[in-house]
Amino acid sequence: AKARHLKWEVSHTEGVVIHWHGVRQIGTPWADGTAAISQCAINPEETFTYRFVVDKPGTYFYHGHYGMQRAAGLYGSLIVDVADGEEEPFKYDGELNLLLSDWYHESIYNQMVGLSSSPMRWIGEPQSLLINGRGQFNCSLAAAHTPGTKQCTAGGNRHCAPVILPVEPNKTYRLRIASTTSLASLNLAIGNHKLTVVEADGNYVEPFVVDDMDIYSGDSYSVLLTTDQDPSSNYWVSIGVRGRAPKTAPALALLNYRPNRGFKLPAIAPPVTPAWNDTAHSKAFTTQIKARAGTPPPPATSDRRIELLNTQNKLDGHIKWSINNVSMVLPATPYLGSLKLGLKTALAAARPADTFGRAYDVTRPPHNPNTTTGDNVYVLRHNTTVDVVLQNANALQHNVSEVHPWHLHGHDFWVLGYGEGAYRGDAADAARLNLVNPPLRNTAVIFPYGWTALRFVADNPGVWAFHCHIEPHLHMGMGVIFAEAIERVGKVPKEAVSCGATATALMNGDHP
Ligand SMILES: O=C1O[C@H]([C@@H](O)CO)C(O)=C1O
Repeated sequence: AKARHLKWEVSHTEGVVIHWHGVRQIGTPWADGTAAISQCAINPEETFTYRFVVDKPGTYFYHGHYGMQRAAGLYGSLIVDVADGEEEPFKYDGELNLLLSDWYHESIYNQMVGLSSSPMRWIGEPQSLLINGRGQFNCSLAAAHTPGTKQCTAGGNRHCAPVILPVEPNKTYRLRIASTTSLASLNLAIGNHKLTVVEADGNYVEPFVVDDMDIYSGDSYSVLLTTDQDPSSNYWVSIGVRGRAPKTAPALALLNYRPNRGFKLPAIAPPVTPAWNDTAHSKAFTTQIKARAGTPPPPATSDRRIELLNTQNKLDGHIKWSINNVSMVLPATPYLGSLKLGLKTALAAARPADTFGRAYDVTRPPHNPNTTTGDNVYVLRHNTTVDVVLQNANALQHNVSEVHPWHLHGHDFWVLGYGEGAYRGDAADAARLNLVNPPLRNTAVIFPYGWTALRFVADNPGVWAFHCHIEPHLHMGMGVIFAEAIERVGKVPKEAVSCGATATALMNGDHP
């Protein structure tokens, strides 16, 4: 009862916005749902209507993009079906939907205070992983296979009850899988079953078969699964933590071969997630993803290359994440309105750098850990082709380099390639790029101490966030903004600009 009362209080003092993750918002940048970037927060008793075209079928999700509201549970699946008369390039008999997340017992308000404190108090690892909002805590559904754990009562206890995925034997199912975790990188496997990957982030990929797959926060996939195993048994679906030393037990769901009972516990043990630091396993999966034949290839050359060095740094004793040594802070007045109106207060005098010094040693903690803050706004010209190289590096602690999944708003990008160590931009690096069939995606990971190269065409006027999808890392400044062809943005709905300096402008008759 207390918790419910708290939520009620909060709802009267806090704004909200919803981001439609993976929907490009072509021509509707004000509907992208990013507070301080694309629109004013929707305050209590205000209404904002998100009206946009779902331009492409696929597996997406939606979530809050105000403070850390996503991590508080503000998310859901968003599935766009093919248009009438069109067909998917693969066949299946049924569809199952899995939205993966992680769960903390500490409220996001406490988490945010801790992250912004000096010394910084890190959020730690999640208490549970969730599949469609359900997970286990302090007990295991497969205790028989997990020494030292007590058995959750599968059917009786609501909090422990696994998701049941009903299937008929000898059919093919499309599993739609997306991850909206606050922190955890995940690996998913289904006992005895192979998975054929066919879609990533709303784009078809060349089908390939795996036993397990990595899923980073912000990723979405479709996989095909054929129910060709012993039909007298059910099977475990398991997700476990990758990339960070796990302190969170795997979450389990049940693949229920009908007509077995839904809660009939599988005879075989749940699949075991690869070792958290088996990066080679992750790279083997990720680099197998190629665009399906017929996907438009990238332009052969680019007009601009933006190199973004990812580092953990310090600011007056606070720990931050910085891009080219500048930690992003968001403005009081959202950019879309302030830039469209050309408000002098919208941007600082200096634009962020397109490169970091080649002398930077990515294998060691920053030589000078002191960082500054800034707007990190890159101004892009209409229809130019932009390359982004995301460079990973050592964090503050020796021998630590973390995984970061970067998500771009307003676009898909081609993932041209991955490399180890420092990007040099030389012939050897160029040789690592795939210009033939790179996958189109909206989220791409940087591996520890490595780099990832992306290409996109700036063909969607608007102001778009590009950031690490780990919620606390974004909060700590790990992002940049692309302000793209602002002069071509159409008339912004009043509700999106009725705050801050653009509200003052509106009252004076100046509508962005
Ligand atoms: O941003 C982070 O901070 C902690 C740690 O580096 C400092 O406590 C951690 O694991 C992060 O990912």
